[in-house]
Amino acid sequence: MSHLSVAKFGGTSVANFPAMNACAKIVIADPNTRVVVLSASAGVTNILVALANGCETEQRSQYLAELRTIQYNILDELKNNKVISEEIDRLLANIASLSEAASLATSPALTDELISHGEMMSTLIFVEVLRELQTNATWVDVRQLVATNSNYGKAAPDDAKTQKNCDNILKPLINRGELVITQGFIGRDPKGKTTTLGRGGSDYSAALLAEVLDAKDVLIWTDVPGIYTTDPRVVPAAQKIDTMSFAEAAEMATFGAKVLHPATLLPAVRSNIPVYVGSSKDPAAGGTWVTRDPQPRPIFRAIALRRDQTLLTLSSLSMLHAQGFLANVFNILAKHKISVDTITTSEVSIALTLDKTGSASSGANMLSNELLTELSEVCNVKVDTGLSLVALIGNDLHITAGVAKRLFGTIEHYNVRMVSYGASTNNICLLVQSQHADEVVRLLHAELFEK
Ligand SMILES: Nc1ncnc2c1ncn2[C@@H]1O[C@H](COP(=O)(O)OP(=O)(O)O)[C@@H](O)[C@H]1O
Ligand SMILES: N[C@@H](CC(=O)OP(=O)(O)O)C(=O)O
Repeated sequence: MSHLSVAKFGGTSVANFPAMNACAKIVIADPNTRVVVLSASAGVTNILVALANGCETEQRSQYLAELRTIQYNILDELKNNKVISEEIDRLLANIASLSEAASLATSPALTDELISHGEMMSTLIFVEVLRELQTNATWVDVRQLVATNSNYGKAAPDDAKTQKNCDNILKPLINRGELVITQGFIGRDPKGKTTTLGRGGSDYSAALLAEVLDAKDVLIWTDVPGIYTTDPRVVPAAQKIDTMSFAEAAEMATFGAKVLHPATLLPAVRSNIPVYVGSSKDPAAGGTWVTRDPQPRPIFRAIALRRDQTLLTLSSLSMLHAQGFLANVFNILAKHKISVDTITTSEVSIALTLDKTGSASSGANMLSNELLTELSEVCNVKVDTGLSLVALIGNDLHITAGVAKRLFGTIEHYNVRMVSYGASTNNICLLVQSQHADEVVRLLHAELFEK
C-alpha cells in the first residue's frame, strides 16, 4: 500500500450479485483501498423508511417479503451462503419485530434503528462475496467508529470522538494490513442508540472516515462514470466533467445532483482530500476528480435540478419601513430547524424556498402545522408547491456580463417564479413549474454546453 484510499459503493453498486461482484473486483484490484464503506442495496432503505413510518399488517408483510427477495437474490448466487444467511435471517427477523413496533408507535430513534439494517445486511453479504473471490476482509460495525449527537434522522457527527474511536479501533486494523468493510449512513449517539446521517449520507461517512484516517483520497463508486454537466437521466447529451472544484461540487450537490451528498464535501474541503467519482459498472470509463483549485475554471460548469420545492411567501404591511420583521421570521424558522435555501424580498413581502438537502431519513414533512401557525401570527403566509429549482453552477457568474440575458433568452417561453442571483459567485437559481423543469434544463444545457 503506497497510500490509503477510502472507497464508498452506493446502493446501485450493491443492488444485486453481479453489481457486488464488480465492486469486489475493484477493491481487490486496488491495494490502496483498505476501507470500504457501503450503502444498503438499492431500494432497501426506501422500504425500511416505509416500514418505520408505520403500515398495516398486509402491507408490512409485502415489504418484508420484498426485502427478503432483494437480499436472497444475492445470497442465492453465493457458493456457500449457510453462515451468512443465518445472519441475514436474524436481521430480517429483527426488521419484522421493529416494524411491528413502528406500526403501533413510531419514533425517530426507532426509525433510525430500523433503517440501519439495510447497511448491516449489504456489508455482511459483501464480505462473503469477497471471500468467494479469495479475499479476506474484516467486517466492522461503524457504530463503534462514527459518534454522533442524538438528532435522529439527521445526526451530526462528533468529530473528536469519531477520531478517538478510529484511532483505537480502525487504525490498528489497517496497520495490520486488513481490508475493512463497514457501513455508511449510520452512527451511534452518546446513549448508545443508532443514528442516521440523513438520506444519501454514506458519501459523508466515507469522507469522515477518510479525514480521521488522513487518507489520500475518497473514491465514490456509483452508477455513472463521474459528475456530468447535468443529470444524464434528464439530458442524455450531458458530458462528463474531468475535474471540478470543491466549491462547484458543493453547489451541485446542494442543488440536487444526487451523485454526491453535499455534506461529503465538508471533511474533504477542511482537510483538502480529493474526491473521485467513478462508475463501479465501468471503472475503465474514468471519472471526475473534485479538488480544491483545478484549472480551468469555466463560467458555466453544470446545471443541477431539485424537484419538489416549497415556496413560502410571507407578507405583512408592518414590514413597511420597520425593523426586526425578517429577524422575527428567521427566528421562527430556526426554532423549527428549517433552513432557507433561496430568498428574495420586496418592501412588504419575502419569498423563500426551503432547504430540503439532507432532510431527515424518515422524509418527514418540514412544514408542520405548528410552524405555519406561528408564522401566521406575524404575517400572511402563502405556500406554493409543484415547483422545481434549476441551478446553474459556474464561476464568476455574478461579475460576468450577459449571463442573465443568455439564460432568460433561452427559456423565454417559461415562467420563472423566482430568481436568486448575486449572493454566490458559483450559482444562479431559477424556480420554475415542475412540469417545465426537465425542458428548462434541456434548453439551458443545449445553449450552454452543446454548442
Ligand atoms: N450532474 C450529475 N452527474 C452525474 N450523475 C447525476 C448528476 N445529477 C444527478 N445524477 C444522478 O445521480 C445518480 C447517482 O446517485 P445515486 O443514485 O444516489 O447513486 P448511489 O446509489 O451510488 O449512491 C446517477 O445515476 C444520476 O442519474
Ligand atoms: N442507504 C442510505 C444511504 C445512502 O447513502 O445511500 P446511497 O449511497 O444509495 O445514496 C439511503 O438510501 O439514503
